[in-house]
Amino acid sequence: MSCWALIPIKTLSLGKGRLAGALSPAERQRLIRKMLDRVLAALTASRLVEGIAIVTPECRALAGKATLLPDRGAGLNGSIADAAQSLAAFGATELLVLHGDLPLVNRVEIDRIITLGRSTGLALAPDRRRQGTNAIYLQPDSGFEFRFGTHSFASHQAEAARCGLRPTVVDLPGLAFDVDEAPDLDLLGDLLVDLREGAKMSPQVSTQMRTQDFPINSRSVPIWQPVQPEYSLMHARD
Ligand SMILES: Nc1nc2c(ncn2[C@@H]2O[C@H](COP(=O)(O)OP(=O)(O)OP(=O)(O)O)[C@@H](O)[C@H]2O)c(=O)[nH]1
Ligand SMILES: O=C(O)[C@H](O)COP(=O)(O)O
Repeated sequence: MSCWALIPIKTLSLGKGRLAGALSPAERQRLIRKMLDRVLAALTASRLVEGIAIVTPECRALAGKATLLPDRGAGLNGSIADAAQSLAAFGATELLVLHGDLPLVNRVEIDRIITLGRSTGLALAPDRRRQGTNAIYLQPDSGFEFRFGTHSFASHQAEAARCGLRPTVVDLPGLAFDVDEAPDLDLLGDLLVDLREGAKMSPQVSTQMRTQDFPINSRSVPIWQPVQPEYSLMHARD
């Protein structure tokens, strides 16, 4: 078994456009980089991830962060599919495709989705509204095609059925918490202080982040309801 993680990142200046009303262009780019660094740290700490790749048109700006695969302009799904093919040719027998905007994800969750994915051949981690898909574990020879975009969680479930796969649905707080819109920033609480330019994290948050091991016991994590408006950082740390 050789599991590679794959993260798609689009042109940085175009990223997080939905946050344009809340953050300046410089803040948005800093946010993207900071969140990506957190995802990379979790993947690096994983015991099951063998390699980490980023498919992106920003090979120069992201140099040194991971194995960089050039985005040839095929769009989100096309770029991921191209990169998945390259990684399979390179020897990857398993892939964990995940987004770079999951600032609370940690090693325990990464290892958990891989382990669960291995049991059925496919695992889907929806966002906390169960509309989008934040991470997919798959085996590249399964024929599964990526359907990221609007309501992709439903689309990926349909795609799984087409391939004769019964996916494990993984509801874990860090995997479910992506940052797309201004209210998501409010939920970041103290962490946002670090993500915004020129500020420091509070020592409490900083310590927790450094450990990369939030006290989340995968056996006791809550099974989330379709919508969790009361979601909070504190909830994620329970
Ligand atoms: N390599 C690559 N990554 C992409 C592409 N489109 C989107 N992404 C990445 O996929 C993830 C989800 O994409 P989006 O929701 O379109 O972008 P976003 O930056 O998260 O947010 P918005 O700009 O507000 O839509 C982000 O991490 C993007 O950087 C693409 O064409 N190529
Ligand atoms: O399929 C999805 O969930 C989206 O393409 C992911 O992007 P978003 O969570 O940044 O909207």
